Amino acid sequence: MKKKRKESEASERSNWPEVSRSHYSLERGSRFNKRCREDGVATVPTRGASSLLTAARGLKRKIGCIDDATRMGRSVRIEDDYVIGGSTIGQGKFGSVTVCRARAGGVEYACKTLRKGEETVHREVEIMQHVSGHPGVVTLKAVYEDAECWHLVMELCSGGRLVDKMREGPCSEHVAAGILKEVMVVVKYCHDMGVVHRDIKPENVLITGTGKIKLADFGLAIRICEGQNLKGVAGSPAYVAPEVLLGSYSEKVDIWSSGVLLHALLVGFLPFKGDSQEAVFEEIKNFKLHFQTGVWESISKPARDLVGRMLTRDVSARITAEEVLSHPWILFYTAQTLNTLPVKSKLKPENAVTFHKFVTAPESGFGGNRMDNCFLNGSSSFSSSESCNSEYDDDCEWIDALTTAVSHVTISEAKRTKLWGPTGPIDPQGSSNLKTNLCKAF
Ligand SMILES: Nc1ncnc2c1ncn2[C@@H]1O[C@H](COP(=O)(O)OP(=O)(O)OP(=O)(O)O)[C@@H](O)[C@H]1O
Repeated sequence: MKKKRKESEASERSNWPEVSRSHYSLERGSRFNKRCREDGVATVPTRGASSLLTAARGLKRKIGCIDDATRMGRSVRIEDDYVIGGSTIGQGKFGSVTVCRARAGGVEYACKTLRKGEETVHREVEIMQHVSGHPGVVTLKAVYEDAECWHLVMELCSGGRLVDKMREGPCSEHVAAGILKEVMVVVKYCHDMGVVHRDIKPENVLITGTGKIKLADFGLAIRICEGQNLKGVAGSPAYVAPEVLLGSYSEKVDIWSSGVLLHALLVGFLPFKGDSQEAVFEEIKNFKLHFQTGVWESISKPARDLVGRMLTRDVSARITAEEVLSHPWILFYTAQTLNTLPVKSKLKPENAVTFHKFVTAPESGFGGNRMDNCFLNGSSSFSSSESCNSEYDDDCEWIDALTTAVSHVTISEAKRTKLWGPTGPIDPQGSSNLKTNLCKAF
């Protein structure tokens, strides 16, 4: 399916400047930048710019408009700047990723070498330049070209891939919330920048040497304007959103894929499976997920609620990245978020007090992975979703309760059924069928 990206951007590339094929000097760069500005080509919006880029600001930008430091061209060889040929750390469909070392300074980087002929590299580079700089995105350092290949020099994520950690089994809700939050912060940033990643999956979530999470592989990423419908099937089978299979979609596909990721983080297996790609697609389109029984009984209702809201087939009802970040389950487990996100509630004060007592007194029942023993009675005004309306009506009150509570309390560490840090499982109990169920990219 990745081959689709080749076709889908052929028309876009015809507008691209010839400059991308030859060495791009700084002088030409500034001339080119000027021309880009005169052409009305969009510049990078300031961090936090709200919502998707509008068409008026220009959708497509040309390589070289964004980052003069990123070289495209053949007059400077990668060997001049880097010692290449280090160990192979990844193998993708379009080439390999190896470790290289900067001749100046000796810092190690990841070098993704893409064979020519798969010209999607232009868009990958352009979008990486566009979103580089965010701490949750793998930074693109430089790009080189030789007769056979493109070489993308990126920051090295030496901690491996999230998918490899996930093979150890489901993680605690605390860890899952932390991971999802990190991913969603980047997804929100990409969406704010008018970029849809289209391939969110644990294989593309990398971990740095210090345990930070970085989103990688923008090979399928695409620009989007507000209100625009994207066409062209792209993604990885198990993670692809149903509307992609139906042929018209938006940035919300990243929320669905992240929901699949959250599902796997919490229970250790993917929600949609099958013996063939067609079978998986059939499940994605029609299979009704239930979160009440089996493995889900040990998962808190707030966590189930969030998965349900992310894996909602009705795109307009599916929550946004911003709403995921504001979800009480995320707020509860990621203390830092409390300082940055507004918390609204219509909860009665007495309920908040009750909850407060409960959270700060874990011995009264807040044990294991569960947060649902502390649900309160009372009215709720939380927005509707498939999951909340149909499955958790009785318990929607907890969301308001939790929302208010997290704004008041210092969160005590929940007891975990399993600890799972960035360097691997601390407590290797539990099993996973992820290994057999994870699908490869199309
Ligand atoms: N910056 C990096 N640091 C460390 N490892 C990396 C880095 N970038 C990529 N890798 C490794 O290389 C693998 C392939 O990279 P990437 O996903 O970008 O290539 P791809 O050809 O698009 O792959 P795929 O076919 O899986 O989509 C990753 O799964 C990861 O293991």
